[in-house]
Amino acid sequence: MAWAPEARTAAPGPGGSDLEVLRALESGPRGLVEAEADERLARHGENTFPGRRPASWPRRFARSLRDPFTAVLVGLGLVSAVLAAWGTACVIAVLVTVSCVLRATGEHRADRSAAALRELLAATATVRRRATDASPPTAREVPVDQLVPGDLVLLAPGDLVPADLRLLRATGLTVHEAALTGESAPVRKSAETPPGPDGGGSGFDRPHLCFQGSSVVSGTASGVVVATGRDTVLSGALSAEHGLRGRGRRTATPFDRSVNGIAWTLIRFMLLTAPLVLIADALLHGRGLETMPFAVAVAVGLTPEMLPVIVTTALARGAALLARDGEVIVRRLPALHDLGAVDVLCVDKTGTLTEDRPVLAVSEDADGRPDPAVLHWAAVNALWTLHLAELPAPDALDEAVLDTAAADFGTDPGEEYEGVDALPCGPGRRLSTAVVRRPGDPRFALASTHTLVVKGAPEDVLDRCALDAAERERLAGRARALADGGLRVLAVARAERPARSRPYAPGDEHDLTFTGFVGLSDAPAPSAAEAVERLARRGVTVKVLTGDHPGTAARVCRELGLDPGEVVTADRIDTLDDTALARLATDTTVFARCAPEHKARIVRALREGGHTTGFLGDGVNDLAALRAADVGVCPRDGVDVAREAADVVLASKDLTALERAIVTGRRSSANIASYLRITLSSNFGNVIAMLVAGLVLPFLPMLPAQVLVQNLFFDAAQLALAFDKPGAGAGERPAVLRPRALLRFVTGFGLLNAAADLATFGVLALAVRSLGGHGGQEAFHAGWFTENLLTQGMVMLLLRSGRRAAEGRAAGPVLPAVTGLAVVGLLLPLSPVGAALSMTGLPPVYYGLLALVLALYGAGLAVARARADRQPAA
Ligand SMILES: Nc1ncnc2c1ncn2[C@@H]1O[C@H](COP(=O)(O)OP(=O)(O)OP(=O)(O)O)[C@@H](O)[C@H]1O
Repeated sequence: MAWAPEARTAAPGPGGSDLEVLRALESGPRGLVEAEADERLARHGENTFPGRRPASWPRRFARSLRDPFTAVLVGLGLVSAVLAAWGTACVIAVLVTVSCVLRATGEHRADRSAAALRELLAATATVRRRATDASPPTAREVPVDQLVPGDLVLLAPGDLVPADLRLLRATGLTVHEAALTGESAPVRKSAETPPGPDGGGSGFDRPHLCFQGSSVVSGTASGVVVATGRDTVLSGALSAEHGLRGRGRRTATPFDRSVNGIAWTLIRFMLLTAPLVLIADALLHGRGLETMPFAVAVAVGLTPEMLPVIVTTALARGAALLARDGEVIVRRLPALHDLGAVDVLCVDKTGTLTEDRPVLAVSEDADGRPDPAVLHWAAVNALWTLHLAELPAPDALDEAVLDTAAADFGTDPGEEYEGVDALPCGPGRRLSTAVVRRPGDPRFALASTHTLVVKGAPEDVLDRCALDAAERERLAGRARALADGGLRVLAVARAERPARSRPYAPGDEHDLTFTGFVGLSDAPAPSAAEAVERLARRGVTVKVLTGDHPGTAARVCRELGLDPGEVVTADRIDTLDDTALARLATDTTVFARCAPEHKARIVRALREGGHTTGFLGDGVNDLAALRAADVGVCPRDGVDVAREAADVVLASKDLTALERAIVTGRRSSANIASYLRITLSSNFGNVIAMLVAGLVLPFLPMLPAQVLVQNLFFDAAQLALAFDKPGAGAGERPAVLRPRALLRFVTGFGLLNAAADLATFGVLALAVRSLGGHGGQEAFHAGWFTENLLTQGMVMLLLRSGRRAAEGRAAGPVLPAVTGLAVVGLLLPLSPVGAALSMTGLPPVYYGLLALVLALYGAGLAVARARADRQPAA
């Protein structure tokens, strides 16, 4: 269905003057009164983001039915029903229901805790409101869901646009609308209403409207809310099934590649099993479709149908453990698995490796002499960019400059000027310019002059200074020397220009006069050195991707015990194609002077080079890399868009917390791997044994209902694996599930299992001969049922990644589960349920023989496991 955004943006019409718009919304330039806002909230409802509404139970249930394993089970159930094999159909129905209920409740629980965690991360918006009619307006943070039409909202870089807004004022505002339009380049917005009844266009291209779901790339603005909640353009887009464009994340995540990859291989294998059984039986025994229920049961027996449940439970449990102490919040469950697989972690420098509390250390002129005037001009720049660009808060560098200047000069330097214009720093822009004039100064009055005060990265500022090549090189050398000493270096320059009313643009930053350098020291974060070392021990290589000077970055790395090697700067990256960059990225530890696109390219190159790559960053300039990484990590106080793009949110930018999260991810993955190894080895062995027995015996080795009932008990017991305590080794290496290694493991152990099963046949065949007739078959079935559940219990104990007896710890929930399984295996065939399933007990002597088979099997398993442990893990 064609859908036009202009149809949604409710009153007032997008055209009209600011006052008309505000009046139509019964608001004003001083903002709403709190009581009025409350009343509007009751009338319009909460401003919830459309994607956030929780799924209903029927939907959740339907979603779990869509899972491929469940779909296959349902298909097999239908085949059984068509063939009137009601017993098989009923047991499959029970299996499907149990797995759907477990899955839906697991997901419900996971969603509920994710929602609780989101509360912790609840996005806020800055609004201008008044306590009463008479009070002055104040800017304050309110939760985004409390916004109402008529609210005045202030926007700054990194903000998510919280509702649909009509801009009232904008300075250098560009927004990213990819989520709505798929357009990846930022779009310029302005407060001026273009002429025309519809506000100068239709759809998203009207420059004075900003839509919920877009994000601020640069600049600042204020605007009035024209639509919230279900009335926003984004809601309209979703309800018209227009979908969100450009939201699609990375292609295949490590989770998709490993767990889902294995699942699909198994499904194909399973779908082959049933026809194979049918063909073999038809050829050898001349049986026809009557073997179908047995073939179906064998295929079901092979299915690791609990995989989705185990995966959700193991990951949700890991995420809950991390959230318990409020340190780490996992926003997308599979990201916990991916975190465990990370072998390269890219981090920015500032605030991750350093404290981001810079302190002014140097203020010197062009000749390297201490000169307070340089600090003075740096402070003028900081003060007026802050005021004129209406930045919500100064960045840490500006704050340090302002604080030191205020302390040294006694007053706030810069207040003696009037601000004219400002061009702040932004993603990819490493300098800022404030244009000021001195009021009342006869020299500057009418003939007036504007002073451009520029400060920023030395390379960028020196490029814009009127200097000869030798002098520029000399000054760049001095900046390098300061940076090599570990300082963050800013160059300061000025220019006098005739006054003008036209706004200033980056093109005006030329022919500047060099003023001097300021250098700031930023101490390494206290826990960073230890965290880097611990990550290295756990097989995670840390790489630094920074916007800062190569010298500063190298020095910080050395202080943390991280060998920086040869630092690569962004201009070199620009000369490389993707293949060459992938090679270089693997061998490089520090990339400096990176703009956002460089950070993203490096991350992509590392992924293409076969690394599972995490990225930790908190700013607008980290956004592209957060999206490009396998796992994006952001601290809680990062900008809205970075938090929204991240898969994992940290309470603070603390690498040690991330290291703990990685270990938790590996433990969850270890439990998933345990399940796969155990269930597949056991199922594979059983299927081989059943096929052989089916071909040799004149009767079915197990009735379909018996196969399915024992499957049900095995499944239930295996749930314990999701709660297992993995062994100490589980957190040591990146946890990657390699399908080939898994297949090798499963084949080996499956054959061992089949051997035990066949030995059991031998024993049972003796029993059948001694008992004879129908009773013999029933005893055979009972014997095999018992042996199967007991071997499955043994496999669970001996093949799990969990702590084993040798590690001297309690086995967690697995031991009770295995005990339960053994009790069912021994007692069920002797009970009335056993009789209903056509089973009778064996003479005691055969139990003795079975015990012998089991003991031999257990010994074989233990030896094979010890050998497998010496090889690379599956
Ligand atoms: N307030 C500022 N005024 C002038 N120049 C600045 C300011 N903030 C940053 N810069 C310049 O831009 C460069 C890049 O800054 P950016 O924020 O991209 O990275 P960073 O903070 O240095 O490092 P990281 O990427 O590790 O967080 C800085 O090294 C500095 O030279």
